[in-house]
Amino acid sequence: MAALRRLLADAPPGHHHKQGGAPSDWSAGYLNGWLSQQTPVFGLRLWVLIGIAVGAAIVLVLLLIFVCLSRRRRRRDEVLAANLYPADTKLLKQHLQQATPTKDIQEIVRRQQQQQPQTPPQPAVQLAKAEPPVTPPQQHRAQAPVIPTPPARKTPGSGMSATTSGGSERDGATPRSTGSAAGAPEVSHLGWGHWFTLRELEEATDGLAEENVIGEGGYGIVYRGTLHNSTMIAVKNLLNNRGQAEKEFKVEVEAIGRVRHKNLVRLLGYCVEGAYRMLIYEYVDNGNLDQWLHGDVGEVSPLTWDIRMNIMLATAKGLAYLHEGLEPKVVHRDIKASNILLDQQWNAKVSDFGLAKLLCSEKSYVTTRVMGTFGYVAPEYASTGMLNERSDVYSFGVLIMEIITGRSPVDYTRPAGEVNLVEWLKTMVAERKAEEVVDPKMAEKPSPKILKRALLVALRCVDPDANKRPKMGHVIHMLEMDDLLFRDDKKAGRESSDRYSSKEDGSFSKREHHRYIW
Ligand SMILES: Nc1ncnc2c1ncn2[C@@H]1O[C@H](COP(=O)(O)OP(=O)(O)OP(=O)(O)O)[C@@H](O)[C@H]1O
Repeated sequence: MAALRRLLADAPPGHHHKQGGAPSDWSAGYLNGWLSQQTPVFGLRLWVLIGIAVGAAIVLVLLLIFVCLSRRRRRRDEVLAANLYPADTKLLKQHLQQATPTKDIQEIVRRQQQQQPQTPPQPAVQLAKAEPPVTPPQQHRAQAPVIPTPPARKTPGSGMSATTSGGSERDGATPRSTGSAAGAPEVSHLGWGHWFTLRELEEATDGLAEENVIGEGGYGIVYRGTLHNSTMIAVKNLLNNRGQAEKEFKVEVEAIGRVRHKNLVRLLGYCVEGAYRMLIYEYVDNGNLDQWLHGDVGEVSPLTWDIRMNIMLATAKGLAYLHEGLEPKVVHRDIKASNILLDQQWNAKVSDFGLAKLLCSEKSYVTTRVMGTFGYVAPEYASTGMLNERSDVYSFGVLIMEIITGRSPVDYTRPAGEVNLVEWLKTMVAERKAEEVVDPKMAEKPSPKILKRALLVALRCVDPDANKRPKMGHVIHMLEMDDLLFRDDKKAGRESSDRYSSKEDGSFSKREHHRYIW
């Protein structure tokens, strides 16, 4: 700047008042000469210096704008989190304040944004009992995965197979072999299930074709497929496997694969090839509970009380098995309606168990899965991240409420006092309006007594004090009693006449109010 000032001072005084001739030519020539003169700054010409100064000023202004914008965005995210779920705020804040916010955290916020009224969940499918409601939910579709050319052959000892086409499910009893005679396919086996090759799965799903997409969740895209032996399968192509080591992946998958229960979706096998990590499940052919509760089913839901009770019981049994029938026990972490799959006979099976552990083995890895799903997460888990099977019981309580009412756990399209299902239901029960909470799409309502008992189970499950929540075994017992009552009622033919009689009005005793509502 000092050099500039000196140059300006050096300008000849007469140039402002040049008379006669062509003054503009003269000034242009003069300006040219003046700008072209050398400065003491590295011998640069004056116009170069001015250019650099202007450029630097522009960069500075842009930088300031960028800083302002990112501050505003961070602030907005925090406000959003606070509005959506106060209990999650602390956790979210920590994440948002990390120096390099990860994609997962952006995903959490994106998901929570999706819960807002501006983007109400679309009915996933047109439902008809005969036809599986399997159209992929459009709002969840992300980029289709790029299918890399399968590696021609695996390196010996890498544990990967490179079979020729047409391989079918293999017997899982034999130990894995990694070597093979020339020309023969390498075959790998595990004790519990099957190792599928990428080629097998591509054939089963027509090359992971778009029309075979059943749906998409936080873990990846799910495809319907048919094996050579006509077995229907569901193939979950895991996204973000985070470069999880092959061995670690297998150990975890094996653990999940050994779990067998009629109310848990069976894991048939997996595929590990190159960057691919896929899980192959039994195909459950009638969509998921979320679709049947919140999809477009018309005026009357096909889900009768009987069916709903069975779904509650089946889910409870699947969960009880994970919690109480296995050593070490498995905490599902993401019990919700879309993880309850249904078959044509309305048998319910819990899916996605164990996946949280499988995909979140790095401690620092925070996903929607660790967070659970908005609306279903137990308060203590949301606020401290501490997790045990009681958090599943809480989510199960929310699920029962959803099944009884047909309402989503969080629904921003509803009036203020009804947005949060748990809070609304507590209020309704406290105001002795329990019978008004039943899903209006249920043609035949349960009797007040039966309804009251089911609600009691739900309320006990969502007890803010985790230690007071019942164990799943106990929940089964309570639900079975309820189911028995319902069947007795039906037999006696009383259910239609005295459904909402004054004596059995679904109200709670004072003690129950105190215990479960407040
Ligand atoms: N074994 C299966 N048989 C039939 N359909 C399945 C099977 N597994 C998953 N699906 C369907 O695929 C869809 C996506 O499932 P996925 O479990 O990946 O996601 P989600 O449960 O919808 O969401 P999230 O990622 O939060 O768990 C669901 O709509 C589910 O109905």
